[in-house]
Amino acid sequence: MLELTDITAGYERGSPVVRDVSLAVAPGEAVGLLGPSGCGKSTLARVAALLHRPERGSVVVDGQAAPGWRHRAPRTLRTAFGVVFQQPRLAADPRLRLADLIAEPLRAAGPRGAAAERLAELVPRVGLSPELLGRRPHEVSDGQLQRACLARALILRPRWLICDEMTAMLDASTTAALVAVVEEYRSMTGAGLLAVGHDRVLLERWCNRTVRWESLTRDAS
Ligand SMILES: Nc1ncnc2c1ncn2[C@@H]1O[C@H](COP(=O)(O)OP(=O)(O)OP(=O)(O)O)[C@@H](O)[C@H]1O
Repeated sequence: MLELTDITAGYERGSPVVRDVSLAVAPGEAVGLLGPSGCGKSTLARVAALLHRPERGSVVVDGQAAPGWRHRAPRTLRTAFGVVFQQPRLAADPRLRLADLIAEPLRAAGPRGAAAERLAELVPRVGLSPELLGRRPHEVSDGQLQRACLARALILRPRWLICDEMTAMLDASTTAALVAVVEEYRSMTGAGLLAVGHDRVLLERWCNRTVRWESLTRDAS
């Protein structure tokens, strides 16, 4: 279970953008989080993935309360998450070739020597052709780079996927392809998903359950 309870978070102390929000995702469940631009969805998604420390509230991952965020989170908890962001160019080191970009989490956390094997498995699954692996981000399209970012998110076989507007910049066919990759991975592994977005039709098709931002605050209940 991924449980966020009474999360208050922001960027300036005392002026939070997320106030008292609670949300839970069960293992294997896909939850869509819908809300208007700027309401705080990405901030909450980053808190959930242990990338942003909230001012208040708790995140419990498979029964373990997160004792810290970012580098203060234990590696075993950090690597339970695969995260894909909206803008692949902001999320990718421009110096890395796609092969190294995808394998980046393995260098930091994974078993040595596993990179080649995992790459060979993931690259066709996300629909990248092998000749793209030697290119750098500026030499590929947004859709190709987002496919690489999705492969990077899956390479440590996370139990939880956080997709923050993963397809917002992509055309309909690339969107469908990336959603299919996530769903194939989830059906193979039982991973849970929090998919953030403002495309109601997409999220309702994709997810088991879609929640509206306004329904999450304590005041709403
Ligand atoms: N790094 C940051 N520093 C300061 N303020 C930020 C930062 N990131 C986001 N904000 C502010 O926090 C609020 C919530 O932003 P957030 O990105 O979480 O919203 P969102 O619901 O994901 O929006 P969108 O759908 O447009 O991506 C906004 O007012 C935004 O300007």
